[in-house]
Amino acid sequence: MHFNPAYPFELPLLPPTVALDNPFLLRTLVKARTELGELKGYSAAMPDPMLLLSPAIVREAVASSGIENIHTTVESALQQELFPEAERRDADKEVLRYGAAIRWGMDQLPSLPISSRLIVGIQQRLLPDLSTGFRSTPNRIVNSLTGLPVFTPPRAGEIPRLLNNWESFINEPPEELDPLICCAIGHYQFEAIHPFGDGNGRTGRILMVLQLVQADLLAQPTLFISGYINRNRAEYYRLLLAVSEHAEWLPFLLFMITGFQQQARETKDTLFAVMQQVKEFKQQLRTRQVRVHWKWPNSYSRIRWPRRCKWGAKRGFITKQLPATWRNWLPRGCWKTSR
Ligand SMILES: Nc1ncnc2c1ncn2[C@@H]1O[C@H](COP(=O)(O)OP(=O)(O)OP(=O)(O)O)[C@@H](O)[C@H]1O
Repeated sequence: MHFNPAYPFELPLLPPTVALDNPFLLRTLVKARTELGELKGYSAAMPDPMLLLSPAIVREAVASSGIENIHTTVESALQQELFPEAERRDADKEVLRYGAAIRWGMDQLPSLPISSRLIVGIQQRLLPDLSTGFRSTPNRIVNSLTGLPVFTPPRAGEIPRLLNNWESFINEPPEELDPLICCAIGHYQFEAIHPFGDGNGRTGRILMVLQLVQADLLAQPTLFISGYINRNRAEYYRLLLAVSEHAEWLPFLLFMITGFQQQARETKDTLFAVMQQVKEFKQQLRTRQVRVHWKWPNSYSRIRWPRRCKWGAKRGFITKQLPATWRNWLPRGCWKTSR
């Protein structure tokens, strides 16, 4: 099959033929499974597994949206979460939609397997103003510098057949394939099908994390995979293309599985650091004076306030104790000094 970047790609159906006995791939796979196992165990050992979900998802959302040139910071997105959607900055709106889409997908998983309905639902939540379901027109990935086509996804008429095949592969994978390999193969295939006019990258990254939850490799959708893709974007694009052009699966699989491993470790370290901070913060709240905006605990980390916590005289603020150093750490506008 001859690859031409300007013509709709004749995408082969799954599963692909991949040599799985590569020792380097097997070693990377073992490392990734170990890190993910530790992350899952660590999340399960947390007193409230939802406690850290909010910041972890916002962080993933900021990185994923950064790939699409939507730039904001974790701090800004968290602050903007306090405002109604209509009043949010555009970049923060996009990021918070990413968070909402991943949470929505997670809520659906017990009753809805990874399927066309789930994909469309996620994309609708990412792009509520643009979403019209699967594309009915051609799409093209172009080089942003030269304007030349890099890859032309399959014809729109092929999408239902290709997605049916993709769905069967994801939900009934061949027994000999490790779930992480399935997840990486599924990600390539989804991006190559490119079923939407826009938002294919973001939807695909959410699907990867949900797939790891569905395969029971993650307890919560906390893997920060967009951070890795963002850091290695050029390599990621090059390897996606190499699969289409030359069926070069091995480098792509190694790249993705290394990403799962690195990000599992990073997420675990971050969760640990945040848990430490929460512990110290709670301790400080018990002993010092400051008034914290009442919405802060919910949006930032879902901290449960100690029972003895007293509401301040002014409605909407909690009068409790907070050291000056914490003010640098908190988003601006989320705290007030006590009188
Ligand atoms: N050669 C390629 N073959 C298949 N998929 C590709 C190729 N190059 C890039 N992609 C995928 O296309 C995505 C971009 O598609 P699209 O613009 O629809 O998504 P997005 O969510 O709007 O953007 P982004 O992924 O940049 O945030 C990339 O993230 C990548 O996953």
